[in-house]
Amino acid sequence: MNELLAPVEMSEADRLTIAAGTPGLTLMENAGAAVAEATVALAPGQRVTVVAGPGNNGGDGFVAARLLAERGYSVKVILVGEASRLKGDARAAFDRWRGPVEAAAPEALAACDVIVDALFGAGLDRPVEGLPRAMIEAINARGVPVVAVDLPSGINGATGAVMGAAVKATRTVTFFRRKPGHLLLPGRLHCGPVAVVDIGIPASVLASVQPKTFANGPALWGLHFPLPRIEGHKYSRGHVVVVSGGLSTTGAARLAARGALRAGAGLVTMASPREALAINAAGSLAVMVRPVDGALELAEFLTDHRRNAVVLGPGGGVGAAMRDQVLTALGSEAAVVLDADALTSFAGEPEPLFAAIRARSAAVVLTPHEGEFSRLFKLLYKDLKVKSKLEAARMAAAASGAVVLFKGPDTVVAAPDGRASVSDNAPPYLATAGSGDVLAGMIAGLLAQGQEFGMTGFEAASAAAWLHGEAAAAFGPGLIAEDLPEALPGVYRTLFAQVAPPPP
Ligand SMILES: NC(=O)C1=CN([C@@H]2O[C@H](COP(=O)(O)OP(=O)(O)OC[C@H]3O[C@@H](n4cnc5c(N)ncnc54)[C@H](O)[C@@H]3O)[C@@H](O)[C@H]2O)[C@@H](O)CC1
Ligand SMILES: Nc1ncnc2c1ncn2[C@@H]1O[C@H](COP(=O)(O)OP(=O)(O)O)[C@@H](O)[C@H]1O
Ligand SMILES: [K+]
Repeated sequence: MNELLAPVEMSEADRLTIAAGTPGLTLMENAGAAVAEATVALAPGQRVTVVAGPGNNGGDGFVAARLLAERGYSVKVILVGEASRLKGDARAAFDRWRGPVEAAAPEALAACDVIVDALFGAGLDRPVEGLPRAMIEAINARGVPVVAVDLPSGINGATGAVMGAAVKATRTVTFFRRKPGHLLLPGRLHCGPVAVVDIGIPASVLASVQPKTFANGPALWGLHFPLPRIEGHKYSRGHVVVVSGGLSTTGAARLAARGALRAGAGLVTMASPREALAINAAGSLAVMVRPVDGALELAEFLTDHRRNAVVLGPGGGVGAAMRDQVLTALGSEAAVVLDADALTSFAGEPEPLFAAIRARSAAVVLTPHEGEFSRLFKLLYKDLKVKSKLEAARMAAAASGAVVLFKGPDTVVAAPDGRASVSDNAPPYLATAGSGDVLAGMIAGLLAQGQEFGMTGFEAASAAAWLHGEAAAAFGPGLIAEDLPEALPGVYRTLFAQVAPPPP
C-alpha cells in the first residue's frame, strides 16, 4: 500500500481494471459510496452541498449526493459546468441523481452544514481561474467541514502544487493508492487526514503500472533493514568515519557520530584535525577519535577497508580543502554521505563531484536542504522547468549519479534509477540546528551495517529519514538535535518487532 500513483499512473490503473471487466461506473459507485461514508462519519448537520465539476470527479460527487439523500440528508448539487456536456460515467451518475441541481455561484453555498468537494481531481490540468476559482475561494471562506473527493480541488496530484487556488479540506477520500500530491507540500496541508479506499481496482494492476514513487516507511526498506544478529560482532556491524571540522566547529561532526552509533554502526571514529583532537576526545566516550589532517591523511586512513562508511561536510568548512577530502573519500571503497559544507564546496562547479560519483560503485548519498540543493543543482533548476520537489530530486539524482535526500517537511529521497520516496512523518520541531547532522550520521550508520543485508543507498537514506522523523515525534516538542540519537532506541524497539522475520 506504499505506492504513490501520479494521475497518469492512476488512470492507467483505472483503464486496466475496466479492460479486465469491471465497469467504470462500478468504480465510480464505489468511490461515491466511500465519500458518502466519510461525510456521514464527519457527523455534520443535515444539509449537504456537493460541488461537482465537469469530469469524473464530479461523477463521484453525484453518486455521493444520491447515497446521502437516500440516507435522509438534505442534499443539493452545485454543478460547475454545463449538464449537457457531461459524458460517460459522470453522465450516467448525473442521470441517477434526482435531487436539486443549482448553477454554480459562490452564494449558492450559503445554507449548508458540510461541503463535498467534487470539483476537480486527477484531471486538473491547468491553473484554476474564473468561476471554478471563485467556487474554491467560496468553499474555503464558508467555514464548514469539507470532504474532498480524491484530491482537494486545485491541488496537482503529481506535484502537490496549488494550481492558482485550492480547497482546504477537512478530510480527503482517495482511491486505491495515495498520490504524491497528498504528501508533498503544499498539497498535504490542504488534505486533512487522507483515507485510502478500495473501489475494486486489484493490486495486480501495479505489475503493469510499475510505480516508482513510494510513501516512506518500513514497507519500503524493512526487508533489508540491518537487524542485529546473534552471531554478529561489532566489526560485522560496520565502521563509520565522521570527518570533523576544525577547533571551533566540531559539534556538527560529533552529532553525526552519535547518530551513526545510535543507528547501530558497530564502531564510529571521528577523523579529527590535530588542533581539535583534544576537544573531540573530551566530548566522546564510545566514539573513537583519531588524528587525520587533510586529504592525504584521509586517503591513508581509508585504506583500511573495514572503515566502510564516511560522513563529510557537517562543520567541515567550505573550500578547496573540503573538495579534496570529498574527492579522496569518493576514491575509496567506502559508502559516502555528503552533507552541508561538502555540498556547498561544489556549488557553481559540481561536475568534478558528479564525475567522481559516477566513477565508483559504492553508495553515495547527498543530503541537501533547499539552500544547498539550489546551490549545487543551480543549472538544473535554471535550465529545466522543474515542477515539484519530487521531480527536482529525481533530476538531481540522475544528474549526479548519487542518491539525493532533499530535506524538509516532505523529504524526498531519489535514486538515479528513478525510484523515489516521500516522507510525511517529520514533525515541524525537527527544524532545529544540528538535526541534519544527526541524519547524515544515521544514514552512514545504516550504510555501514547494511551491505550484507542488501540495503542500498536509496533504502538506507529512506530508512534514516523515516527513523529521524519517528525519533523526533517520539521525543516530542522542545526537541534539540542532541535528543534525536537518544530517542532512536525507542523507535528501534517498535521497528525491530515489526520487521524481524518470524521465528522458524
Ligand atoms: N473510471 C475512472 O477513471 C475513475 C475515476 N474516478 C474519479 O475521476 C477523477 C478523474 O476524472 P477526470 O479524469 O474526468 O478528471 P476531473 O474530473 O478531475 O477533471 C477533469 C475535467 O475538469 C476540466 N478541468 C481540468 N482542469 C481545469 C481547470 N483548471 N479549470 C477548469 N476546468 C478544468 C477538464 O477539462 C475536464 O473536463 C478522479 O479524481 C476520481 O475522483 C473515480 O470515479 C474512480 C474511477
Ligand atoms: N518544517 C519542517 N518539518 C519537519 N522537518 C523539517 C522541517 N524543516 C526542516 N526539517 C528537517 O530538519 C532537518 C534539518 O536539517 P538541516 O537543514 O541540515 O539542519 P542543520 O544543518 O542545522 O543540521 C532535516 O532533516 C529536515 O528534513
Ligand atoms: K476534489
